[in-house]
Amino acid sequence: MENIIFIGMPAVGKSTVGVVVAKRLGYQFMDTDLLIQEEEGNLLREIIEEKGIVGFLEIEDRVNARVEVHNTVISPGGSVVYCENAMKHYKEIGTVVYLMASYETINKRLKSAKNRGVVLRDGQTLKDLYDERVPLFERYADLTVCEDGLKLEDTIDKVIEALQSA
Ligand SMILES: Nc1ncnc2c1ncn2[C@@H]1O[C@H](COP(=O)(O)OP(=O)(O)OP(=O)(O)O)[C@@H](O)[C@H]1O
Ligand SMILES: O=C(O)C1=C[C@@H](O)[C@@H](O)[C@H](O)C1
Ligand SMILES: [Mg+2]
Repeated sequence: MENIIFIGMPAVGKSTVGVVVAKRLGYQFMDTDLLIQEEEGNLLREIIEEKGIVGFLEIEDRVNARVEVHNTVISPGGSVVYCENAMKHYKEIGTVVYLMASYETINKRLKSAKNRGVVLRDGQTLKDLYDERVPLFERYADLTVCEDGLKLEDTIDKVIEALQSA
């Protein structure tokens, strides 16, 4: 396995699960949200406030499409599936894992979507966002792991099993 790239809704656990999966496999870990913040010198929600959604997605696409790593678990932000160049690149450099959870699970976890810096257009509800993104996650996924009803540790085990039997 060259690299493992997690996609999925915000708060599904791409970063939390990703770092532990990396540790268990002896891989490096990269959270590209942190790369974006470092390059821009601002928090994600500040970038979205200042540059708007289109501006943020341009930055997200550029930063993710430039990632050159080996044996690394990569956890991008949930909105990376809107970034065509980035997703084309990720399909070339690794296995894309869709970490899936029901709308109800995501809704419970995302207490304040705006503070977290979610790419939510004016008037768009979290349910609208969920329904818009699911087909994109399904289009790009090499593997799908459903975490509904699982504890964090069980989700991590399930991801590793899915990767090993792929
Ligand atoms: N079964 C589970 N699997 C994954 N995360 C869980 C689970 N149960 C609870 N959590 C919690 O859900 C949160 C997931 O947040 P995390 O920042 O990892 O999401 P993310 O997918 O990286 O989001 P973003 O797209 O905003 O980067 C954490 O607080 C984690 O502890
Ligand atoms: O799912 C989203 O819309 C986002 C999630 C964050 O991780 C960031 O990537 C960004 O703030 C957008
Ligand atoms: Mg994350």
